[in-house]
Amino acid sequence: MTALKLENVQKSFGDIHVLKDIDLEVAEREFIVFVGPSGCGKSTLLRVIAGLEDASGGRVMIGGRDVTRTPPAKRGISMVFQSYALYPHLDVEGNMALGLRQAGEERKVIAERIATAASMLSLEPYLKRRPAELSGGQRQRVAIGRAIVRKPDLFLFDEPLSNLDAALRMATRVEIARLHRELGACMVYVTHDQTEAMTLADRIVVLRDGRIEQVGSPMELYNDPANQFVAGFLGSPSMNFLAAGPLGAPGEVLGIRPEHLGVVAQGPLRGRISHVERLGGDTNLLVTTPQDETVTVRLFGQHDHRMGTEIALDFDRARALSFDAAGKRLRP
Ligand SMILES: Nc1ncnc2c1ncn2[C@@H]1O[C@H](COP(=O)(O)OP(=O)(O)OP(=O)(O)O)[C@@H](O)[C@H]1O
Repeated sequence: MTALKLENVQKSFGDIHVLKDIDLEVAEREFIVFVGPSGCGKSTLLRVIAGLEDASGGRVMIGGRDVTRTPPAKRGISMVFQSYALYPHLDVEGNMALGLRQAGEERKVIAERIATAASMLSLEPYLKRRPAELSGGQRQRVAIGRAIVRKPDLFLFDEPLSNLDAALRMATRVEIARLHRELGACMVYVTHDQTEAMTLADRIVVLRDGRIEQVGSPMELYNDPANQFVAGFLGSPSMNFLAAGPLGAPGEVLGIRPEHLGVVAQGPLRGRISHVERLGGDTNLLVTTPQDETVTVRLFGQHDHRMGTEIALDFDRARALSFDAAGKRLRP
């Protein structure tokens, strides 16, 4: 069954048309991630699904039910925000219980659900603490716990990890992936962090300027992007885009991922190393060509390349992509 269906969804704020012709079907148990540059409409789309914003046109269906005009509390969703949105005067237990109490759920059921969620999220030692007495990571776990106890048909996450430091972000990311497996629920997740998108998503929806550019599994989008925008958006460091010159037809752009380039004695590309990033596990070289293009090369492991050195590069032709001048993918 379809957990979520968006049909021709539109959203305008006054004259500004923020979401344009959004069509999407999400299956039960699917983890869907919306990505795209700042201002592309990711959060607005999530808020339209939640009912926190009204769609200006189109339909929102959750679990086969048309909820386009249904208030948020009656949509069968739970939302987790970047800001946690916890009640400061309530302890952890109180924060998790509130929604259920308001819905008139029995005490025993509430206690059971809180115990289960607290165990899943290792929150048992903190149930009597208030949000101010918790770390950022613990607060976010409480916000996730509050979403879980409601047993929603659909979980919505709006950049839930953005306020956490890098190590905690990774730990919580792994935890969210585990919760998704254990709960078997449908999750829709907004992020601008492409690592989160790549590691969590069953399918990624790439948005640009209020429209869907491409929908696919992380590896489909990475290996077979429909256009230069998607190719450049996923991958870190980003794909190199070079004027194809002698390597292709006039006007064509060649897309080469940094890990598909290598340093050779003689090769089709030459340049001077303008910067070296030593990451321990990887070494990134920034190479400036005579045409003043910068090429990023990602080498596995540690290398003693020096800034200012002239080097030659070769690349895996089978994995290079071609685009026309408008950024459309050219397929052989
Ligand atoms: N209440 C509002 N009134 C007017 N314009 C709005 C409103 N909310 C959002 N917008 C505009 O809609 C566009 C999309 O905003 P949205 O927050 O959905 O983007 P986003 O992709 O989530 O960006 P970010 O990654 O920066 O959070 C932006 O141009 C924003 O200025």
